This record gives sequence, structure tokens and C-alpha cells, in this order.
Amino acid sequence: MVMANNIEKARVLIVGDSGVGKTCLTHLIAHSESLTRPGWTVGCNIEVKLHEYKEGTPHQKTYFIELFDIGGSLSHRNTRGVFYTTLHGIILVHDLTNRKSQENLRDWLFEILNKDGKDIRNLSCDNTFDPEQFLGSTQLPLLVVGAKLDLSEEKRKSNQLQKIGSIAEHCGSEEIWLNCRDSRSFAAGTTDAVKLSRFFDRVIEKKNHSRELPNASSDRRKHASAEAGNKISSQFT
Ligand SMILES: Nc1nc2c(ncn2[C@@H]2O[C@H](COP(=O)(O)OP(=O)(O)OP(=O)(O)O)[C@@H](O)[C@H]2O)c(=O)[nH]1
Repeated sequence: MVMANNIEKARVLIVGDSGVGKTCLTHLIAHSESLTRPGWTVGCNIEVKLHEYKEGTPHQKTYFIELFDIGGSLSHRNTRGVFYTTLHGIILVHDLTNRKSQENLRDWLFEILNKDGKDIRNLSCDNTFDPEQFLGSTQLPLLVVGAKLDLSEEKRKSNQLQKIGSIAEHCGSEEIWLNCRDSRSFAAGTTDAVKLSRFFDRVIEKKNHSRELPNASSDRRKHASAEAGNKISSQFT
């Protein structure tokens, strides 16, 4: 039997605007059941999921995935940077009935990648934040989740068009649309369950890769703008 103390951990941040469904999603992932009355998250709510890395292969291994559900309220913007220090993956959540919450995902990504308060826009040639470039350089796995699919008739019909022009398409990441209040949304064997499991596998690979580079963080400030990618990468190892 595997002792809980011996199980390694990897950390995933779950971010997005207030009220988009992060707490419901976190609960669904961790407990495979829906949460009827989530409270308003102040600071951070942490849940843990046991994940089978590379399930069904000779490399299968059990990990803990720590899910850091970050309160989306604007009033906590200045303090939530403390949660951005050690991370191995990001889930960006938006509300399918609220277009603005999808547009704001760029800002969330920017806030996390800019956690030291250093404006990474200045590191790019044209002074704009390019999520693809900076995510690519950090090698941080990203998953985009659109919640409240049950409330969006239009989106339910056009599921296949979901990624066009979205941040998921821009960053080359997977996107899932679901009803977070339906306990069957990640039922075993469904496409969404497979996408989630693959995402967690990549998170674990990111964590294992980070451990192989223990001195990378000391190089953080060495490189100039041409090497901005490497610089940002070192912040997340
Ligand atoms: N119908 C429907 N309601 C949802 C869904 N996801 C979340 N909700 C509801 O939306 C409201 C907000 O959900 P939360 O999970 O608390 O949102 P949050 O993003 O954690 O919000 P903050 O804690 O303010 O950051 C709650 O009333 C949920 O029950 C969904 O997929 N479908």
C-alpha cells in the first residue's frame, strides 16, 4: 500500500473572474461530485486530487494534485501574488454566458506570469504581452475551462467552434466546456476526463522537469530582453 507521505505533489492554480465557477470546478475535479452552494472564495481554497500519472502504462504512478482555487475578487488583487510562487500548471476558467470573463483570461495569465511585479510587457519587442510566447518559455501546462455550458444554449449548439479565436487557440492548449454542477461532467472515459487527465500528466512532467533544474531560479535576472523567455521560465522552477 502507498503511504500518503510518500506520494509526490504537483500544484495547479485555478484562476478567473469572480463567480465564473472556479470553486464548483475545483470541487468537481477533487471529489467527482457537484457543489450546490459554494461560498465566495476569500484568498484561496485548496483541494487535493489523487491522480494516476500515465494510467494503464508501465510508468503509472500516483500523485497528489494540489488545486489552488484563487478568489477572483478584484479587492484581493494585491495580495494573491503569494499563491503564484510555486506552480506547475494553470487552469483558466471563464463563464460561457459572460464574454468579458473570457477576454479577462489574458489579464489573469499576465498577473500570474508577472507575479514579481516586473512588467513583462517591457521584455517583448513591441511592448505587448504575448501569452503564447511567455507560456511557451515557462513550459507551464495550461488548460482553459468554459463553465455554465448548461446556461448557454448558443454555445451548446456550436461546441465544435469553441476554440476559434480564443486564448486556448492562441496558446495551443486544450479547452473544455462543461456544466460544473453536473457530477457526470468528468465521468470516466469521456473526452473531457481524458483531456483533464492528460493535462495533469503534463503538470507532473513539468514538476519533475523543474526538480531536475534546481539552480535555474538563481539565473532569474541574468538575461536581457532577447532572452526574456528563459528568464520568465526560471521563475517557475
Ligand atoms: N448553472 C451553472 N451554475 C454554475 C456553474 N458553475 C458555477 N455555477 C454557479 O455560479 C456561482 C459561482 O460559482 P463559484 O464556483 O463560487 O465561482 P468562483 O469562480 O469560485 O467565484 P469566486 O469565489 O468569487 O472567485 C454559484 O452559484 C455556482 O453554483 C455551471 O457550470 N452551471
